[in-house]
Amino acid sequence: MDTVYVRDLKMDARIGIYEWEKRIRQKIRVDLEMAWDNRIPAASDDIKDTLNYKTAAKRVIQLVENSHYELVERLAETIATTLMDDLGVPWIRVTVGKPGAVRGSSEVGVQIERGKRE
Ligand SMILES: Nc1nc2c(c(=O)[nH]1)N=C([C@H](O)[C@@H](O)CO)CN2
Repeated sequence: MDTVYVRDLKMDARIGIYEWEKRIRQKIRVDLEMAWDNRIPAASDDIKDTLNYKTAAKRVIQLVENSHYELVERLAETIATTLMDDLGVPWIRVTVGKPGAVRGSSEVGVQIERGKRE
């Protein structure tokens, strides 16, 4: 299976386990890798046959803008479930990173894979 990807999607999120984190927005970074058969849109040259990476990115931005998450795990899971359900993605790898959350590290976070990559 081919992939469609979104790299380094940067947003300001309300995320974290501490009280002070619930009152502010912090930088997060999201990478998406999504399985898709790209031979079909390649043959038709039609956006309707694609997994539209702009649609996927906008959906992630909506999920981040509208909620508070305690854990990066919860946000990553929500992104995976939503994109699989809404866009018919059969397999997804989601990375959610919090740059600057841990002193001395450039970024901390999680990476998950859900679904089947045929
Ligand atoms: N595995 C995780 N560890 C931690 C998380 C998390 O979401 N997943 N969150 C925090 C705090 O919110 C931290 O980012 C504040 O500096 C700590 N560990």
